[in-house]
Amino acid sequence: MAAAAAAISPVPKDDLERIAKISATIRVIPDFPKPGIMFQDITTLLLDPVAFKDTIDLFVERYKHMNISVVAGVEARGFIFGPPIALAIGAKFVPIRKPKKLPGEVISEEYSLEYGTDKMEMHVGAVQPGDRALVVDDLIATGGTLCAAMKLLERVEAHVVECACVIELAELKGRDRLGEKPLFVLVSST
Ligand SMILES: O=P(O)(O)OC[C@H]1O[C@H](OP(=O)(O)OP(=O)(O)O)[C@H](O)[C@@H]1O
Ligand SMILES: Nc1ncnc2[nH]cnc12
Repeated sequence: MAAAAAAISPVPKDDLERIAKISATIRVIPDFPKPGIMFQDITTLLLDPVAFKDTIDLFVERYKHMNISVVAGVEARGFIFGPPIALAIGAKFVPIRKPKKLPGEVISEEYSLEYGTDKMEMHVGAVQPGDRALVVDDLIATGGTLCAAMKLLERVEAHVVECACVIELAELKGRDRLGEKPLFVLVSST
């Protein structure tokens, strides 16, 4: 059950049409990876080149004039959406990865998930003090992942401008966990 995300200002009709088509391409798999989880599968979105391009375009249209200097993508699915956005807006891309994947010196943050706990790492030196950051992932559930990514960026004195996800699981209230930090999503799902 997915719906176009509500916004404070009216969403242009063309955007709503694109968002509806994007939403329709996302497959929901019950009980994956554990009983009770309704898994939002974006791999079916990727099979539709128009929906995939519209997804990237909607983010690019929002961020191209926000003076973003770094797009930070969260492993693994933030690596799908982050790099094309970074290229289109002229920002560097920085991967935020699961432990022991990055070869250089790292800083790390632990976080809790809808189904488990994990840790994320970022290369020291990839982000500079004063960088204006956009954090990109496919989905926000409890918000733990985005909070940990923001903490990593703020520890190196970057300014996190916004977090951007394709999907929000609104019932889990991850948005509240982000506090004052803005979150932009295309599709809100219950
Ligand atoms: O808002 P949260 O409760 O923190 O959950 C959201 C995170 O969960 C999923 O990743 P997952 O940890 O399953 O890793 P994967 O992308 O490597 O499969 C998703 O892609 C987000 O990164
Ligand atoms: N329900 C869900 N679907 C896809 N990815 C997720 N990450 C956390 N919860 C998820």
